Amino acid sequence: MSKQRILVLGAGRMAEAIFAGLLRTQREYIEEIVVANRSDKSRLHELQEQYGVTVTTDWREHVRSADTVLLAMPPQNHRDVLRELAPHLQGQLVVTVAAGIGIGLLEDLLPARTPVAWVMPNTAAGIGESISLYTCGQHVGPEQRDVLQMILAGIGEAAECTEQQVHDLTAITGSAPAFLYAFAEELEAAAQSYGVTPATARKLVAQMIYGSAAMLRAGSDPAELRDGVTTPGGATAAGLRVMEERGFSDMMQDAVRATNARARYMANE
Ligand SMILES: NC(=O)C1=CN([C@@H]2O[C@H](COP(=O)(O)OP(=O)(O)OC[C@H]3O[C@@H](n4cnc5c(N)ncnc54)[C@H](OP(=O)(O)O)[C@@H]3O)[C@@H](O)[C@H]2O)C=CC1
Ligand SMILES: O=C(O)[C@@H]1CCC=N1
Repeated sequence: MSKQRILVLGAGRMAEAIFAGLLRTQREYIEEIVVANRSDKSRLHELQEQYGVTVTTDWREHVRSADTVLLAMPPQNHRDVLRELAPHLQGQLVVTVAAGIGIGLLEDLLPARTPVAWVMPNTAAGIGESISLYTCGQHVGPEQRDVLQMILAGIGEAAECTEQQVHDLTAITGSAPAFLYAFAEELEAAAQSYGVTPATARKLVAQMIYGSAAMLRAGSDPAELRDGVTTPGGATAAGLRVMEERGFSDMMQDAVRATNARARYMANE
């Protein structure tokens, strides 16, 4: 694969997580990363200083020299940007990470035969630990697949899905880190309420999650793992009972549905 010039449209949290991951693990495949936004020049300056990326508020002049264009900006802005991008493209791979967007919109608004892909990563991309869902358009050939695999491998693990699955699983892999962090915040608050310092509370909760995730990742079934913690007639059962009485299962399923519905809605705004 030739060294890649990647033009990133969007300079927010997800853009940074992705190019930080790439620069950490795939530098040998990267010729240049150009990062663009519309207005926040101090953010661009910060990114340039920290990562040595090229920055611009006028991305149009960088499209022709780019091999891949990565859209990491809000779904609501995609239609306008895709229309503006279209006349500048000459067969470059176009990838979006935006929630709710889908392959259809990319193929409809970009020139015929443009290779496109939709990736749903999460912020752990920045430390090479994302689980990214992805799906490819009909014109993605072996060369573009190699580039996509390089990008995906640079930010963690990946699973190829249908377009419908990326829509349905956005909540599970893209957004659920926020659900987990909300859970962590509550546990840290509880620990601190018993007089533990914030630093200790963080350490206790982070290691508990890390160890639990490691057991899950080793292939154990979550119901069995839960059972292993729940001594019959013991303490954990009392806590789980409160969670169920307060509707934990329904709440989680509703949160997933609301997330996916909002993603679809934003993409059509
Ligand atoms: N954060 C996450 O965990 C995840 C996010 N995503 C997706 O990533 C995308 C970005 O999310 P996130 O990083 O959180 O958002 P942020 O708000 O952090 O960043 C959005 C960025 O897009 C820029 N931007 C907006 N419009 C344009 C435009 N027309 N041209 C160029 N740049 C533009 C903004 O800068 P300015 O206003 O200066 O132009 C800003 O830098 C979204 O589509 C989201 O669905 C996907 C998976 C996970
Ligand atoms: O909150 C959002 O819209 C994005 C999509 C997935 C994670 N963050």
